[in-house]
Amino acid sequence: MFIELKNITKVYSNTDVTSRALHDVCLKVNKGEMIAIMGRSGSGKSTLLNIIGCLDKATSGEYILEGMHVNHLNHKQLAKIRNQKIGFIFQNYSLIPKYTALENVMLPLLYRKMPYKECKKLAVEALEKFDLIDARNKKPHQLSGGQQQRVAIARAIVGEPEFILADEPTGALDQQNGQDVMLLLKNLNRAGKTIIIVTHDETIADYCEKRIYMKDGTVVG
Ligand SMILES: Nc1ncnc2c1ncn2[C@@H]1O[C@H](COP(=O)(O)OP(=O)(O)OP(=O)(O)O)[C@@H](O)[C@H]1O
Repeated sequence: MFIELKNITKVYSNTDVTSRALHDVCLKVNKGEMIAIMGRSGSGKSTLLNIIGCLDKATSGEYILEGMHVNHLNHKQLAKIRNQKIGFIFQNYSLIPKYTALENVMLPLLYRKMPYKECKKLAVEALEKFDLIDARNKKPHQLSGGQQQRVAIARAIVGEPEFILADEPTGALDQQNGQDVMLLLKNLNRAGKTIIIVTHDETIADYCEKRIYMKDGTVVG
């Protein structure tokens, strides 16, 4: 098993309110799968994705990633997993505004302390793959939404992660650009990448072979 969640519960405790975002969630993901996590607003999709992505920790339950017990890892170890094993794609692209497309794509590699020249070579190759080479020296605000999301995908895959997590990756795009992004993700999946996508859109989920429905913090189907 590649990813296994056992009875994951997540409680957010603020000063005055406590809210249970996930309750006893169990999930298994095999290598090479492409999965959609679906459900209404507030059902816990992003919370679940954040836990799978090692961006947040569960309050209780077990998360096992390739045999590793993630709950027992410290911040430094989690950061290493995020950098080396996971590619993230967000609805709002999350590119760094002051950096060019090329610099944005180089970042995960620079963070690994890879030599600059090597980072640049790999980033250029990733941009070429997504037809973005002419955009390499532009900053995010000089690019269309579709181009920005393709830069974000290039950044997500440049370090050859083992899986990709996408939170509403087409949420800010028009239909055509949304389809283009989904085809890119589908092709990455066909090439062997495991992909987990949060979406409330059935047409996006149609690209996935498996769907998980969430309601009030639990998996209902
Ligand atoms: N940081 C937080 N502090 C307190 N409560 C939170 C926090 N983040 C999420 N929640 C609560 O947890 C529940 C699940 O939220 P989550 O964002 O995971 O849902 P979602 O299904 O991703 O929703 P959406 O589709 O609107 O993004 C909601 O009730 C939300 O209000």
